[in-house]
Amino acid sequence: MTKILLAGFTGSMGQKAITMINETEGFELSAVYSPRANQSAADYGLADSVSVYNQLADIDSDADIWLDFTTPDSVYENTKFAIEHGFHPIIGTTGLTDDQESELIQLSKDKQLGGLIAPNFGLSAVLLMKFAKQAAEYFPDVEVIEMHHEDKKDAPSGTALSTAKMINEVRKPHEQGDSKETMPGVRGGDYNGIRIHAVRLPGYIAHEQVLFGGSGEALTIRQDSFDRSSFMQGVKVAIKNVKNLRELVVGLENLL
Ligand SMILES: NC(=O)c1ccc[n+]([C@@H]2O[C@H](COP(=O)([O-])OP(=O)(O)OC[C@H]3O[C@@H](n4cnc5c(N)ncnc54)[C@H](O)[C@@H]3O)[C@@H](O)[C@H]2O)c1
Ligand SMILES: O=C(O)C1=N[C@H](C(=O)O)CCC1
Repeated sequence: MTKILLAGFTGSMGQKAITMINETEGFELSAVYSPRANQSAADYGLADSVSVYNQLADIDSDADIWLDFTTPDSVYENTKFAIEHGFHPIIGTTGLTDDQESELIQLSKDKQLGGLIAPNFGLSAVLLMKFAKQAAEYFPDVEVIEMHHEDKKDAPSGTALSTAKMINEVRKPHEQGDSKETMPGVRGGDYNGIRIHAVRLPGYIAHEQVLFGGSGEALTIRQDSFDRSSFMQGVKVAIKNVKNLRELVVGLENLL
């Protein structure tokens, strides 16, 4: 039995994760954490055996896995706590800085503890990033548009940033248009010359387009998560395989 502690259990992703865990043979939800939790397990519709925590310092759990869908503000502290206390971290929360990520990876190596940071657990998004990296070798002129629900706290999305980083690994640096902005920010964010545009609208869940332009032709790669259930197959794969790793890795593709 794989025991799971779920951080951010009352949120949109937390609620989907609870359903997935309860429906998966061999998985057990053994603890939940949110600083806002102030009720008993039964009040949240959880089994009495589930421990409810609202302070990191109080967490005393025999869970194997720390599954995190919280907030960009809390993800660093949570992940550090998880590694220091021997939980295999599976981090879906976005917003870690490069420095924070490097520090956490080093900590996991010191402890020889496997874990995963996945900016996107959806297969369509993982494939989009892979295909975009492939295409960027041939089409260095590229822009990324990400579209998310209006409650999303961070911009750009973790997926868009990851896409830009992967493209940057292979793209030949060059000038790409030199429009003067007559309205600040109108050309979007800039990751090493790769423009990222973030759209926030009700009705949307999580979507991304990568647009490549060439001489007389264009290529658009697009993925859509229409429902948060799209992320759960990836979370399942991560829970089943993370124990085989000996350090924190970034990207679900490392476990597929
Ligand atoms: N990797 C992926 O595939 C994927 C998919 C969807 C969302 N996300 C990311 O997951 C995160 C959560 O998304 P959501 O839509 O569920 O958000 P949400 O706002 O619905 O839920 C956030 C949860 O975190 C809790 N929380 C707040 N502060 C906390 C803290 N200090 N410690 C622990 N918990 C805290 C809240 O009470 C809430 O339960 C976001 O960063 C989002 O970008 C990732
Ligand atoms: O709903 C969100 O928030 C999502 N965040 C991730 C990101 O920032 O890339 C993945 C998709 C959903």
